[in-house]
Amino acid sequence: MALAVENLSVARGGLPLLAGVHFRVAAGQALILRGPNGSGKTTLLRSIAGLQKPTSGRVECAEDAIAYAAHSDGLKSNLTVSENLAFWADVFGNDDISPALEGFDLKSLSDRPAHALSAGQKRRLGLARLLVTGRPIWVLDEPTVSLDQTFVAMFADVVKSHLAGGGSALIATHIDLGIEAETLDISVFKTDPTADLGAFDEAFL
Ligand SMILES: Nc1ncnc2c1ncn2[C@@H]1O[C@H](COP(=O)(O)OP(=O)(O)OP(=O)(O)O)[C@@H](O)[C@H]1O
Repeated sequence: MALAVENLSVARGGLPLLAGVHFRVAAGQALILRGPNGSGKTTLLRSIAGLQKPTSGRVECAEDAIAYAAHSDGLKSNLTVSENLAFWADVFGNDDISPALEGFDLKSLSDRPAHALSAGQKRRLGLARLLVTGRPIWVLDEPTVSLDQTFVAMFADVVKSHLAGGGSALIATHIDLGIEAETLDISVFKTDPTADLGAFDEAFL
């Protein structure tokens, strides 16, 4: 099993959001996360990626196995497309950026500074970084925002090829990516907003 999430509870801004979250993602498989706006998908993904501490529970996977792509592209605006990819490749101990340039059709833009890219092009560059990480578990938060239909399909092909190579993916998305994958609606783990009332300190009244 590539990724196992067990009895995970997460909170944001001090408010409990989700409790008892559990699922498994095997090598070669993807899991699509759904849930209404504000339900906690980003918070859950950040906790799984190790960017914030869960309130309780466990995330099990190999060390340094996760590559996380957040809402924001996190690009270095004064570096070109190639330089951005080379920078990240170096961080992850790789030196070949060609698959990333090809996978997201960035070759013709390779010498353009990131600040001079359109929103969709920035997104493609942000996602292309996944291919230089060499990491097997992709945790992706709304990866297709700003992408047109052609590039949504291109992104789906990149994910399919990652899965075919034994990788895994956990993807929060509101759209149908056309990837063969199970879907999990995280609303089932929503914390009961009344659950903490029993612990309320009556001395405050
Ligand atoms: N920095 C923050 N501080 C406090 N609360 C936050 C913060 N960021 C988000 N929240 C709140 O946490 C809750 C969960 O937000 P989260 O971004 O995890 O939801 P989401 O399911 O990813 O939403 P969306 O589909 O809109 O992207 C929301 O009620 C949101 O308002």
